[in-house]
Amino acid sequence: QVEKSPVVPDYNKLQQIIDEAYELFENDSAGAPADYIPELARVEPDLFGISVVTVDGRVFSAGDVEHYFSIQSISKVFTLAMVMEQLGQQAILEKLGAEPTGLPFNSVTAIEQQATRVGNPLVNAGAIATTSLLEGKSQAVKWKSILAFYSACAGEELELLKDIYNSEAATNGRNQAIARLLDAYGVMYDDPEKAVDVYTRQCSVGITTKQLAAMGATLAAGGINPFTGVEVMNAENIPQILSIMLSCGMYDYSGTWSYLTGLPAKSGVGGGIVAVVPGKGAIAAFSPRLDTAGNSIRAQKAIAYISQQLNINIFDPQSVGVE
Ligand SMILES: NC(=O)CC[C@H](N)C(=O)O
Repeated sequence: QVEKSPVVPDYNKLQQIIDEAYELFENDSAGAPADYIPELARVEPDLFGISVVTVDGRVFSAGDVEHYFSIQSISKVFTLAMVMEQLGQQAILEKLGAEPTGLPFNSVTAIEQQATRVGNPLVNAGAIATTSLLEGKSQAVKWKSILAFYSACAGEELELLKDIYNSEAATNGRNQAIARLLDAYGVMYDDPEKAVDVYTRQCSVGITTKQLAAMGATLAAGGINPFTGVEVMNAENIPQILSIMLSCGMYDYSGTWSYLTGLPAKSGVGGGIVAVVPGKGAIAAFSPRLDTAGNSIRAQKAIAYISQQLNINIFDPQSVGVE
């Protein structure tokens, strides 16, 4: 049973810290939006939003929190949750692995080097393999179950951003090559083309920062969505999911991220990042300009600032209530 304590007891202070983070980084224009997916290069780069959702369903926000952006790689966490529920934790370790690659998210070199080939479920190879493992007799059935599960985690109906999907589907030769290479190594569990198509759809789901924070808060609350009260995933798998997020969720920057924040997080090239504070809530931020690893620069800075101000590093005994 997860104790439903808020992120901080003083909600005015929390809102103030979020506003400070927004103001501090509002004019930071470092980095550039992803351009290997043509539609992502067309997103308004100045958009910037921050939302916190607590496990008891309170919402705190600043900036462009109504804007729908593509979830991209953050989807990998939630498809992993589905497959872990279907196949169990041991199968995830054996078939997908839990080792950070130390290489870019779409690395082919990593496939050649890693014992499980796919490395972990949060890089492209591992995520496409994860999607290929998902139950469902057709692509349509798998996609429907993914959209329903993500929506249950957000507590609201989510939709595909069709322009993003079409743009990525027309340009994802690298992911198709990755899927075929995995197939050659015997670690692709569905037709590679179909698996990549379902994966591309899941990456193109549109979300707001509030919905993303709600998805994170569902992980923080033992699998119970803070708005609907629906138990959407098995609480027993959440420590394993968060552990993989901590070691692999920010690609080849995961070690530094963990050092700075002590929070499991996941980023996507759409510009979103969500960080989970177990038992308390989640912080989501969105800004399209990315660093060279593919992580949103302002989203990183905003979440790191908020986490440091709130003292919610999971490795700090005081942050978990030990005096
Ligand atoms: N890092 C990401 O967000 C990558 C997701 C993107 N859909 C891709 O496959 O390249």
